[in-house]
Amino acid sequence: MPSAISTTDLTKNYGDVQALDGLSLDIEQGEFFGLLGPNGAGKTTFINILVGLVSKSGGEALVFGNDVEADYREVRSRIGLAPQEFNVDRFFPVREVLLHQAGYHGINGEEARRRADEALKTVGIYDKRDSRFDWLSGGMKRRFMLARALVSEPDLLILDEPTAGVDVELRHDLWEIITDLNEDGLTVLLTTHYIEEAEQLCDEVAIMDEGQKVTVASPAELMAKGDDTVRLRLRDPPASTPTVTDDRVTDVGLDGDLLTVSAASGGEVTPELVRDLDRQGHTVVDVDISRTSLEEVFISLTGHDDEETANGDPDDSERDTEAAAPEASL
Ligand SMILES: Nc1ncnc2c1ncn2[C@@H]1O[C@H](COP(=O)(O)OP(=O)(O)OP(=O)(O)O)[C@@H](O)[C@H]1O
Repeated sequence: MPSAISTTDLTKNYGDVQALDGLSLDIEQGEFFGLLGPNGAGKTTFINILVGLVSKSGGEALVFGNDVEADYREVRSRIGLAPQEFNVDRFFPVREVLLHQAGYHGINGEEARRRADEALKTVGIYDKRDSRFDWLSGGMKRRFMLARALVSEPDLLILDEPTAGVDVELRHDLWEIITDLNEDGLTVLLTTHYIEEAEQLCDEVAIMDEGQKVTVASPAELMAKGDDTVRLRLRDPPASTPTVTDDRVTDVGLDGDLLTVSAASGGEVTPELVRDLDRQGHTVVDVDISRTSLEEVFISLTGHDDEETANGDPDDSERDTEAAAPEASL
C-alpha cells in the first residue's frame, strides 16, 4: 500500500527565499498527521505543492503513489483541501457552491446533490444551505470550508489551519468532526499553530522550521524528550543547594526553601529525591511535579518562543480578518 504522502528532498525557492529546503516526509494512509511550525516554516508551500497550486523547485512528491505534477489530475481528485483563506464564491448559496465544487471534480446531477447535502450535514450547517457565504457567521464559514473539502469524498483531507481565529467551542466541535472522519478511514494532514490542537488530534507530528523537518514523532514521544519540573518545598531553607546525584536530573536550583529540579520522568525521580534529601537532613514538606508540555519541547526544538507560535493564541487578524472577528463564534 503506497503512503498517502511521500516526499523526498522536496525544495521550493521563491526567488531568494528558500521556502522548502530538502523536506522528506512519509505519511501513512489512515494517519492523522500534523505539521507544526512557526510562521514562514513552509507549511502552506508544502500543501500547495501537493495540490498543484505551486510547482516544486526540486525533489519528489507523491500522493498515493502518484507524482503531484505528472499525475496531477489523479492526485487532485483524491485530495480535499480546506485552505486558510476564504477563497469562496460569495454570491451563490453555499449549497450551490458545493455543487460547483462537485462539478469541478466531475460529479454532477443527483450524485452531486447527495454529496453536497451530506457534506453540509456532516459539518452541521445543512439548515444554512440557501444562505450566501457572506451571510454566514465566521464559525459557519470555517464549517463550510470543511464541507467544501469533503464534497469530492476525498481519500486525503488537507486542512491548513482549520481553526485559526475561532473560539474554543467551535474549535472543539471541528476537532470532533475531523476526528470522526479520520476514524472512518480518511487520512488527514493538518497544519496548525495551536500546539494543543496537534497534541489532541495527531497520531504523528512533524515539526518544521525554515523549510526543513526538525523532527517527526508522536505527541507523547515529543513530550518524553522534555524534562519535567519538580518543585520541593523544604521545611528549613538550606544554607546551600543540596547535592543531587541522580543521573536523570539535569538541573537543580534553590530559592529560599524551594528546591526546583529538572528531570526526565519527574514522577519516577521524585521518591528517590525525597529520600536523598532526607538523608542530607532536609525535610520535604510539599512536592509539585509539572509535566513538560509539547509547547516547551517545540520551543526547545525550534528556538522559537514567540507568543504567536507557542501559546496557542496566534494573531491571525492579518491573514484572516473574518475568522478573527467577534462574530467568529457560532
Ligand atoms: N508566493 C510567494 N512569493 C514569495 N515568497 C513566498 C511566497 N509564498 C510564501 N513565501 C515565503 O516562503 C516562506 C514559507 O512560507 P509559507 O507560507 O509556506 O510558510 P507557513 O509555514 O505556511 O507560514 P504560516 O504559518 O505563516 O502560514 C516564507 O518566508 C514566505 O514569506
